Amino acid sequence: MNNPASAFHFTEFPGFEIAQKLIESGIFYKNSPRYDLHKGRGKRLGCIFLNPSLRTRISTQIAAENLGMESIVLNMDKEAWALEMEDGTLMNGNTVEHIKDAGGVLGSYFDFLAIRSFPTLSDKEADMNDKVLNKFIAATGKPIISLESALRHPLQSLADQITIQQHLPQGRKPKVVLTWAPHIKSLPHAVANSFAEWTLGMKHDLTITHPEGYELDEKFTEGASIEYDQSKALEDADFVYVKNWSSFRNYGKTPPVRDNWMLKESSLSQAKNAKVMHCLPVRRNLVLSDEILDGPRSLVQEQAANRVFSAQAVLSHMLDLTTGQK
Ligand SMILES: NCCC[C@H](NC(=O)CCC(=O)O)C(=O)O
Ligand SMILES: NC(=O)OP(=O)(O)O
Repeated sequence: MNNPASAFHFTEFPGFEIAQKLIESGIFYKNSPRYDLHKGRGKRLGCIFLNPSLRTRISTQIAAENLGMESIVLNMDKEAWALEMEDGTLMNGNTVEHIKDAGGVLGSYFDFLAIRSFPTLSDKEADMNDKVLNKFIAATGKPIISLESALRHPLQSLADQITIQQHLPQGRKPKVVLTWAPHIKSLPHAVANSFAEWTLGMKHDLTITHPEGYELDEKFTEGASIEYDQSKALEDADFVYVKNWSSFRNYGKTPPVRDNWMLKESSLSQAKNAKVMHCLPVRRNLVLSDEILDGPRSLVQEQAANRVFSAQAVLSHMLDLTTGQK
C-alpha cells in the first residue's frame, strides 16, 4: 500500500504504551476540544453503520469536526444496497452488491473508514473471526476504526478507561468489577470483551462476575478473577461495570438464570464508594435500577460524553501516522 496509515487500524487494544497515550490525549482534548481544529483539514472520514447507534455515530462525527475533518455517515443496513459477504456465490438472491465492490468504492471516497458490524450470534466461527470487519479492511485498503464489531468495541473501552482514569482512588490500585446483568434479548459479547481487554491491558485488577454458563471467551478474560457470587465480587469495588451478554459456550443462547442479577443500591452495601458504569443504551429497571442510574454513583453520562474525546484521540493519532508526524 502507498498510504502509510493503511497499516494502522483501530480495532482492538493497541498495547499499553499507545493506550496510555490515547487516554492522555483524550483527557487533553476534553479540556481543549478545539485545540487541533485544523489538523484534519482536507481529510474525509466515512462512518458505515450496519446496525443502530446513537452515541457512536454522533460522537465520532463531533470528534472529526473538532479536528477539522469532514465526516459522512452511511446507514448501510437501511440506505444502501444489500451486501453480499461470501466469495464466489451466484448473486441471484436478495444481496445486490458484493463487499469487494462496495468496499473498493468506499476506499476510493474516504481517507479513513469506520464501521459498525454486530455479530450474528448464530455463526460462532464467523463472529470469532470478526468476518464482516475483516472483509471491510481487506476490501477498502484504508485505515479502519471499529465502531463496535462482533468481538470488540474499542472506542467505548477507551472512553471507559478515560472515565476510570479521572475517578481513580487516591494512593491505591482500584478494584474494577465487570458484572453480568439481566436482559430480555440475546446480546453481543463485544462490550464486555473489550472492557476486560482494556482494563487488564491497563494493568488494573479485574473481577468478572456472572451466572454459570455465561463465561466470556478466555482470550479476553485471562488474568481476571472469575467469581460466580455477585455480592462477593462487589465487595470493596471502586468501579462496577454493568453489562448483559449472551452465553459464549452455548453460543448466543440465554440459559435461564434464577437469581436477580440487576444491580440495586442494596447490592452495593459492601462497596460504599463504588462508581457504576454502563455503555448505554440501558433498559432501566431490567439491567440497572433507576436509583443507581439517577444517583451519585452513576458515571454513565460521563462515559457517553467521553466518547467524543476517545474518538478524537484515535482520529488524531491516525492523522499523525498518516502524515508521519509521530
Ligand atoms: N453499542 C452499545 C451496545 C450495543 C448492543 N446493545 C444492544 O443491542 C441493546 C439492544 C436492546 O436493549 O434491545 C450490545 O449489547 O452490544
Ligand atoms: N455505547 C454505544 O456504543 O452506544 P451506541 O450503540 O448508541 O452507539
